[in-house]
Amino acid sequence: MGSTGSIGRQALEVIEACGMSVAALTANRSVELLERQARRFRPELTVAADEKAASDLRVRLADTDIRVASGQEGLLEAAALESADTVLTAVVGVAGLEPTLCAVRRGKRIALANKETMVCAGQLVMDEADRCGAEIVPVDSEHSAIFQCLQGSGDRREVRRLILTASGGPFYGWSREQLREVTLSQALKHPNWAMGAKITVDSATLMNKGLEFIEAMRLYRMPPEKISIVVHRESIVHSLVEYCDNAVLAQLGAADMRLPIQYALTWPERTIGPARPLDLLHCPPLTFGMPDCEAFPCLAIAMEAARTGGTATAILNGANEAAVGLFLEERIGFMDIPALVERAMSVVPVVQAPQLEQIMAADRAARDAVRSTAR
Ligand SMILES: NC(=O)C1=CN([C@@H]2O[C@H](COP(=O)(O)OP(=O)(O)OC[C@H]3O[C@@H](n4cnc5c(N)ncnc54)[C@H](OP(=O)(O)O)[C@@H]3O)[C@@H](O)[C@H]2O)C=CC1
Ligand SMILES: CC(=O)[C@@H](O)[C@H](O)COP(=O)(O)O
Ligand SMILES: [Mn+2]
Repeated sequence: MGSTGSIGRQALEVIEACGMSVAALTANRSVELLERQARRFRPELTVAADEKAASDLRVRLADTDIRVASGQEGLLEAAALESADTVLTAVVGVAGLEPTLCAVRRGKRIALANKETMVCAGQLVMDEADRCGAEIVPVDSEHSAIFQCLQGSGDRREVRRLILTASGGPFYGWSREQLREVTLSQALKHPNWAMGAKITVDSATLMNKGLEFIEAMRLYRMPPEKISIVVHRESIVHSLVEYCDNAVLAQLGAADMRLPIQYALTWPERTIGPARPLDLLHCPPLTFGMPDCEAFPCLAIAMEAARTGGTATAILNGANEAAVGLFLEERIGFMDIPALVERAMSVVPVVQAPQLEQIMAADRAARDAVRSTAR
């Protein structure tokens, strides 16, 4: 799901290289690429969430036997498809939540890239996964690294701490004053990774690390005090696990998402695939430092939402999606993102132990709060 995006396109490279087959492909509006992917991978179903795009796709694929569906209904149909054993969720944003939950309820393996799902509804998704026997295998590079470092450890009490690495983004070392002048094109230049626009901006504000902090809490059922963040500019050590005997295990690799994507699809096995190898003799020195929460307030705001729990993390995420959307349209400045998120957090009430409807309501209220403040 999200086959036309950065993760989706790389997933199809992995799928082709590993000789796997595709049951369904979904996108929002990118019908030209979706048509090309459908002709190459021959899924039984393609979905364009956007209705007009789906009408166009129906015409484009009229000479094939590939079914075309649309809207939220189509996404849910793809997520539940009988012939699929695994659903790779690479839709961006909270739009991925309901399809992910639907696949979880069908007991599928979820190769989870869509971190916003875990941020908004991680508790609910994990509980449903336990109930329905669904495996959730992370694709996000840090969480995949932790997942790999946890292999062979059956008892979570052995783990003292998860250590998430952060690149620091394009503005590492900048002051708040300098950050006020950041332009969209500067924010879209990640130092190490080529990714979709939304996550690239999140990396620049450090909100990405805040979302990943919450994602790690939910995926590994860890309290916030057992998760640390270190800045690692080189993005070679993808994250680490510290055990109670002081052993620290890390996963290293090139900055290439095809490896975590592949591992989520093949786990517990490893196979030869298209990811670039890591050449230790040509690596830069590996450095580690502290994140600057004063200059990058998004990280502290996200960690506060993590500690509050309930719908606080859905409010955080909804406000951030709305604010990043406005920044991408060049309607607000870079430092308006944390300000708008913080304001939404202060005006939208938090509900504890929420159901899906309450999570979605919190998401809508947070977006409204951002739009009405930014107007
Ligand atoms: N890119 C990366 O390296 C990494 C990404 N992630 C996470 O993976 C997810 C995907 O990121 P990325 O691939 O960068 O994002 P992109 O923006 O590149 O791709 C997003 C995909 O989702 C589809 N989409 C967008 N909106 C909707 C919607 N409302 N309904 C259905 N489909 C929709 C897009 O379709 P269309 O093309 O038609 O717009 C596209 O296929 C995010 O949650 C991100 O945080 C995590 C780690 C690394
Ligand atoms: C590739 C990946 O997983 C991204 O989430 C990446 O980690 C972004 O890097 P930073 O947020 O550390 O800049
Ligand atoms: Mn990541």
